[in-house]
Formats: sequence, C-alpha cells, structure tokens
Amino acid sequence: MSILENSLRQLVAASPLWKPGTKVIAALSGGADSLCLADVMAAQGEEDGVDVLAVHVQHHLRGEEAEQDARQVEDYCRNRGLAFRRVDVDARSLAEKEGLSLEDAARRLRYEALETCRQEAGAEAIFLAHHQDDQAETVLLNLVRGAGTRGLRGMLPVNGYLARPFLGITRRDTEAYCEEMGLTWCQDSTNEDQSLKRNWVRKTLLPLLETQNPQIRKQLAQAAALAASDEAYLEKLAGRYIDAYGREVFDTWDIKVEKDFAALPLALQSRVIRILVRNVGGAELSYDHVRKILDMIARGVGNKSLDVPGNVRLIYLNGRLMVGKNQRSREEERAAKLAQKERQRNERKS
Ligand SMILES: Nc1ncnc2c1ncn2[C@@H]1O[C@H](COP(=O)(O)OP(=O)(O)OP(=O)(O)O)[C@@H](O)[C@H]1O
Repeated sequence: MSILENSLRQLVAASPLWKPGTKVIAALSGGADSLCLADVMAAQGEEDGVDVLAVHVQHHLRGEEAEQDARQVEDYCRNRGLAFRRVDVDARSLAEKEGLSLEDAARRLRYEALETCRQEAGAEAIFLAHHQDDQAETVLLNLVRGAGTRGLRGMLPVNGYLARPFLGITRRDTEAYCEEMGLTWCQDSTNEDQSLKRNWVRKTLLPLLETQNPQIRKQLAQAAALAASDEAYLEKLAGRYIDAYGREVFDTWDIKVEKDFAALPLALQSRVIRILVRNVGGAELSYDHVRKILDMIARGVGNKSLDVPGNVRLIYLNGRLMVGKNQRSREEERAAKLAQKERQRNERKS
C-alpha cells in the first residue's frame, strides 16, 4: 500500500463516525475528492467490517454532462463491488418555487436526499469529501459574508451524522490518489462559473492571497480547526452558566442575568445569549443584535423587550431574561400546521 493510500485510510478510520459493524454512506459526486473518498472507504470498510453505500444525487442542472457523471459513478461502483444508490432531484423547480439560487436549492435537496438514504439504509453516518481547499474557501466565504468566530470554524470534521475526514488534505492529494489507482473522475463545468461566489473565492480571491502567503489554504484550514475547538470550549462554559441559572418553561427560556452574569467575560455573556436564541429556534444573531441585548440587560431597570430575526422575542424583567418565540409567530406556526393537516386530509380524500 502506498504512503498516500495508507494515510488516507487512516484519516477515514480515525473519524469518530467510522465504527466497525456499522453501515455508512459515501456521498459520491464523481469528482476526484469524493471518488477518492469512496474508494478509500471501500477498501478500509472491507478491512474494518464497515458496510459502505455510495450515494449519488443527480440534481438535473447540467444536462447531458450530469447524466454522464451519474453513469460513470455507477459504473465505478459496479466495478469496485460497492453498493450504489442514485437519487434524482429537481433543483430548478425548488429554486423557482422558493426563490433560491440554483446552488442553494441543489445543496438543500442533496443533503435531504443523503439523509433520507441514511435513514432508509439504516446507516450511521454520511461521509463527505470536503478537503483543505474547500475549507479555506468556506472560511473566506464566511468572512466575506461578515461572519464572526463561528463562521471562522468553517466546516466541522464531525457535525451530527456528517463526517468530513479529508479536511486536512488537499484537492491535489485526492487527485494524486485517483491517478495512482487509475480512477477517472468527472469534471464539473459549473466550477468555472465565477458568478458563483464560491468559484470567485476559488479562482480569484485565494490565488490573490496566495501571492502574499503561499501557505494560506493550509493556514486558513488550521485557523478553522483552532476556532472550532476554542468555540466548543467557550460554548461548554456558557452552557454551564445556563444549567446553573436558567430554566426552560413551555418552550421559553428564563435566565437570571444579574450580578453573576455581569461578572462573566463578554465572550461568555454573548454565547449565553446566542445559545438561548438558538435553543428556541431563532436565527444566528449578528454582532449588533448581541450588543443591543447586552445593553438592554446592562441598563437593568424596568421591563424591556427586543425582537430578533427568527421571530424570537427577548424580554428583560427584574434581573431575568426571557427568550422565546414571539406570540404572533407561535400562532402562525399553529395555523401553518393546521393548514398542512387540512391539505393532507384533502389529498387523502382525492
Ligand atoms: N451530486 C452529489 N452526489 C453525492 N454527493 C455529493 C454530490 N455533490 C457533492 N457531494 C458531496 O459533497 C462534497 C462537497 O461537494 P461540493 O464541494 O461540490 O459541495 P458545495 O457545492 O461546495 O456545497 P457544500 O460544501 O455545502 O456541500 C463532495 O465531496 C461529495 O462528498
């Protein structure tokens, strides 16, 4: 076994979601990264007793090219003796219906399809082939969007059922593996389209940054790993404050924000607020919103309230902060559920 194959196999085997005796999914687009991942998983699976199912999602966005890719990955799986499933989705219709970009619609349908396959196959996890270059792009994209330290984390190596064992290796490594194994990968022509932000980051911004620092991709990926571990630690500490001073009553959080809260460093105060808003289903808070909420608490008198995105209302009252969905959005949710039930009843009748 070559050094490259050996190290890639170790990366897969070291993932906390790679467990002997389980079934896992390899998300296989057909690009060099995911072909390499599927091939490494197939080999390591035979050794470790992990059952691998390759899933390819055909988004129907690239006409005959995409159809050829789907056939190519299916052929590869047949030749490799790897279980294969193809799922067809209509990304264009979803994009039109929900006013999404084609990329976002495809992404949403892809992750839904992978998750459905995971459940139907009784698989433990979904392995994705994102690598160091993708991670550097994601970190930059997040920063360009105005994200803070959570965005700096980029993609996590393990997130729920999702595993990304290749975040530390380069795109070139995955191509070298495919070349070594004689595997032919598919080229996605939309990767050249610079009107897509990710492609602009890949083709323009990163090369420009590389002129100043040739190590930038690796260092961005390392910064992401560090930010992820710092963030996890700070969230744990903020969670301890919530455990000690907060309580959940009917989907609303109620937490003491007096002396002990004021004594917390800003890093923890802001995380306590963010976690509570997330807990009740709110959107990720902006820096400005967190500041406004902390100001409201610091002023500390009377009864005040603030609405934030995701229909979440925060009410400050006598040293306590209440965080919950605002009444109107609860009523809207209830009405939407009733309407959905009505629709399902009508569909059953017709
Ligand atoms: N059509 C597909 N079918 C199955 N898996 C896919 C498909 N497209 C992508 N994947 C999986 O997702 C990984 C990342 O793919 P890609 O870089 O194209 O995603 P993206 O468009 O940047 O979106 P995101 O990173 O949010 O998934 C691939 O390595 C592969 O594991």
